[in-house]
Amino acid sequence: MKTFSNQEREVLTESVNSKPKFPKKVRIVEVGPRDGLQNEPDIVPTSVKIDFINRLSSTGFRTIEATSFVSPKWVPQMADHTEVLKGITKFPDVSYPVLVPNVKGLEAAIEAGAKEIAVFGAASETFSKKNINCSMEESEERFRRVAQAASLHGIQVRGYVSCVCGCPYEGPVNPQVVAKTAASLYEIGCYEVSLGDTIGVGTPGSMRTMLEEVLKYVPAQNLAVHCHDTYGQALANILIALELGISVVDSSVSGLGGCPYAKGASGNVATEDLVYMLHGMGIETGINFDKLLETGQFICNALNRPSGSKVSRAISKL
Ligand SMILES: CC(C)(COP(=O)([O-])OP(=O)([O-])OC[C@H]1O[C@@H](n2cnc3c(N)ncnc32)[C@H](O)[C@@H]1OP(=O)([O-])[O-])[C@@H](O)C(=O)NCCC(=O)NCCSC(=O)C[C@@](C)(O)CC(=O)[O-]
Repeated sequence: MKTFSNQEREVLTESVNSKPKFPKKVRIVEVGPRDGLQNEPDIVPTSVKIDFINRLSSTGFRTIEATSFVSPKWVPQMADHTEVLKGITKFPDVSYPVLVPNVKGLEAAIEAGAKEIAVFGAASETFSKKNINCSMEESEERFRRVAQAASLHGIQVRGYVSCVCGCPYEGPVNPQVVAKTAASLYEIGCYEVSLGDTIGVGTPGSMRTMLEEVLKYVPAQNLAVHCHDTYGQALANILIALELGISVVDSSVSGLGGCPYAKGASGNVATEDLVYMLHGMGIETGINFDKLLETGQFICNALNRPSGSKVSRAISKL
């Protein structure tokens, strides 16, 4: 197979960089240990999760979503949250946010040493009910209480909006509802709101329309995108977000994952594919690409499955 020489790559990079629309740096939020593993049918040993996160920490990520403090009855795979968070080696320049659905989850996360949490709402009533067993309005109130309590402990709060391009139960989602949900999370104190295309149905067209609506209420520097790649649109949609000034992107090593309450949703965009695209465009990520590939291989071996990253598969055949 033909690979590009450095000189050829530079030519490609130059032509892309001549358009000044893209950010020079992107921060990648690695969600593999949480979003990637939460849907695994067999319980992944805690020691594997810890090893996975430690390897990710040494690849250059600044944010690694480590686990969820949710009900073990709802998501058994995350039941070892405390052991995972206490067991990992905390790199001083890396943040390890954990998902928290309510004050009970917050208390357990604080007890386990969390310094950053993420609350997670949705732009769809049915999804909200199925995922966190409350209405969108109730979740707003719940998250406000969580954010207030978190700030008293000096804990940073990130927010998610699910179903920003479509809902597995309700179909198309109104961008104004997405904007209102994102604005509410921003207003209660989320320093960053991650917009989740939970079932990966968005296209560059619907992504742009939705983002332009959200940007009326939340500044680009406080937004992230979280694109599942179910329909193969994730990288194209991410490019739209970058063009609109968003410079934080969630992804999952080897494209692991899915949401237990979004049947058929495949994993997030593979981090390897995202980094390949960004580096190819001359955009800095701080990620060591070789270590990233090794870490992807490590977790795929542990789960006994092929990588969901096209880039990783292509390189392994060279
Ligand atoms: C929110 C709840 C807990 C409500 O669940 P509930 O049943 O309504 O909760 P409850 O308050 O009525 O309590 C029921 C039981 O759960 C316990 N409980 C209550 N809270 C907790 C907690 N924090 N941790 C541990 N246990 C908890 C509580 O103590 C009680 O225990 P019991 O008395 O029966 O023994 C439940 O619905 C839940 O855990 N949901 C989580 C679902 C989840 O994790 N989904 C996947 C993540 S979201 C996602 O993947 C999307 C995202 C973020 O990636 C973005 C995207 O792609 O769109």
